Amino acid sequence: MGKNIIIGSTSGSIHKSYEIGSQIGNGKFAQVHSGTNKSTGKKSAIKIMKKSIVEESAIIKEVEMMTEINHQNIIKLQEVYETDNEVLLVLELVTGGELFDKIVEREFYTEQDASTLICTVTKVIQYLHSKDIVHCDLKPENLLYSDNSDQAIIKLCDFGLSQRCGSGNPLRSLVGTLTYMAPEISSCTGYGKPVDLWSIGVISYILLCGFPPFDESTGYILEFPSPEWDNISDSAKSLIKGLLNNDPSKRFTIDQTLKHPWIAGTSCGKNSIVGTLKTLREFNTLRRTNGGNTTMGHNKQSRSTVFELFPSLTPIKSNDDKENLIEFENNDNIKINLNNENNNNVILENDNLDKLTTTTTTATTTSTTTTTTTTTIIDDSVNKTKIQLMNSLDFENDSSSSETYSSSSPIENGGGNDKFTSPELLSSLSIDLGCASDQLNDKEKIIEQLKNEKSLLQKELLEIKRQSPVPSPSSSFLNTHLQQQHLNNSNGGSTSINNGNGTIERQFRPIHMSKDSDSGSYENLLLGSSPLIKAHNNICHSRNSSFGYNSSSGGCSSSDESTGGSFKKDKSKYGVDRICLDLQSEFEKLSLPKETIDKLTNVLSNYKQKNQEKSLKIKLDKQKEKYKKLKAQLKKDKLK
Ligand SMILES: Nc1ncnc2c1ncn2[C@@H]1O[C@H](COP(=O)(O)OP(=O)(O)OP(=O)(O)O)[C@@H](O)[C@H]1O
Repeated sequence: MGKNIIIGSTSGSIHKSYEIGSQIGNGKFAQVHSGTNKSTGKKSAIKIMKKSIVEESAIIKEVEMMTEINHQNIIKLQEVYETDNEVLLVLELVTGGELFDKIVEREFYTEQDASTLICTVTKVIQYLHSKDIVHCDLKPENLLYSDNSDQAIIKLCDFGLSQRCGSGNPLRSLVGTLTYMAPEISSCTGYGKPVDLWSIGVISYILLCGFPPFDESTGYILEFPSPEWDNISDSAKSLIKGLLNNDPSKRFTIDQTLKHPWIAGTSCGKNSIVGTLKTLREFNTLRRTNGGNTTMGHNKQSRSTVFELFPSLTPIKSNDDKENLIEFENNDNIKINLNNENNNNVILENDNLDKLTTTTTTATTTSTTTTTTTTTIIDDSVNKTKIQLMNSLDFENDSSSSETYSSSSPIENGGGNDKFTSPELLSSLSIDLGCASDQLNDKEKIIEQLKNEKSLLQKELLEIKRQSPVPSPSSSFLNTHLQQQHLNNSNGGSTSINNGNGTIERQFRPIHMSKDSDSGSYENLLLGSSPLIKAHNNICHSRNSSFGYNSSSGGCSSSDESTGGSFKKDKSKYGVDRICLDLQSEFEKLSLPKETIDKLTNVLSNYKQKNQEKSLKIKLDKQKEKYKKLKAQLKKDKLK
């Protein structure tokens, strides 16, 4: 057996000491079985983690933190076993089941019950924060009841994604579970203890109405829809508003939360809220049937897509084929890789940032689409970023927009894949970044072709400009739209994060993505929310009914028709602009040097210009066609 990764762990098979029983839990990173100590007969839970799946550093971190923790409301770590392939944590066994499972069994339920629970959870988090540990994955699945008695207490488990926040540096790993994940995690601008308070806010919200606060129709806009919230006290709402504040520096702190009258139990509504139980049951069933929520964390897979991070970018399929990558590198150490097989992947790599890789796989069943995303920060201290973007060249080619094509251009309207082939972007990238690579033979040919095509187009362009002047593409177009996005975005502007140990500047660039049920592609709604709630999340509420879940589309349906309608118009009008706008805003989030941003902006505007030129060519072709017809008509008339 090789060297143990966990200091003090027992080497070799656990079977000598423990009888392993049935599986009692299953997470994204581990399986949990019951176990009985052969010599003492004591029962435990055995959490089995495969070294091939979970990052070693993450396992070490989890064990270290659990060893340090001693709290009655937190599952205790008893022993660690290790083999070449696995690490097995022997944990205190709890048998009362998960929080929501237990609650939905109740016949009577009041705000007071929810308040007592939230108070306990907040105190546990207070304890962890006092040790500079951020749990980062606070959710009902990780809140287990000790046993089935009336005196059962709640216990927090799963420190697999927990992180230390004592260094003064903001945390950056994209970890957590989407429904409960604070916006600052998904915006990748750095976060800290406030993320746990956000999760407490989400859990409180669900406990009071039975469904989660945010979905793709709401973005991160908090609402208390009728009728579910009609009987809930103002005090509860004020707590939730404080916890679900998008701005972490303004979000309630642990102390503020514990002092809040609703938590203190002095202002809770006393009425029964059994109606909530019914909704909660539905939510709970959906949660289970959909395989829970997407958890992101320390998975070992190295290549992936981050469409959550880059909402305009559509995942077609997970692609582990590195051979098809064409790689570019410029002086700023930015690498842009375009996958030329599917034309759907762009990898951005920059030496100035943390290394980040993610994995997305999309599995489509007849009724639902489930997206699993795993993100790994290989090492926070390694100053490298590797971000694989799904490029946005794959916008849907639905009938609504193709109608508009006829009046302008398929390219401008975000037409099908073949219109947005990577070579076009490739050429503009290579031209602008002065890229070089061993694998460029094919690419050079394409560029050569494109250059020829470009000069032809330029000639045609001049001709058509003479015939009917068309406004030339404005270099400030992107900025104009960016500004417009900021104006439209109620959360826009910059603010600061207080991570408990220092303050860092952040920019809110919330972008909202939804799953288009017709085309099966993701749309960036620019509605003012984070990218991250979307795509994966088949559980949501609408404003009219308790659930807006649409099982046939595998997504959430918004009751607000006007939103979708107006977006459709925007989409057809600003296809390419929107793509560029989104990419631009994602680039900016990466905190790259200004010159690099400028270069990327340049790349984008070239890309846009190219599309506009193509669109002009199409117009020209149409005019020629018209002219031909007129000429033919004229000839006919003359003959008559
Ligand atoms: N000590 C325990 N006693 C009983 N059941 C447990 C215990 N620990 C975990 N479980 C069950 O196993 C499930 C998975 O465990 P855990 O959350 O630790 O795994 P994970 O892979 O890290 O999960 P996730 O996907 O949420 O990150 C829990 O949701 C719970 O139902």
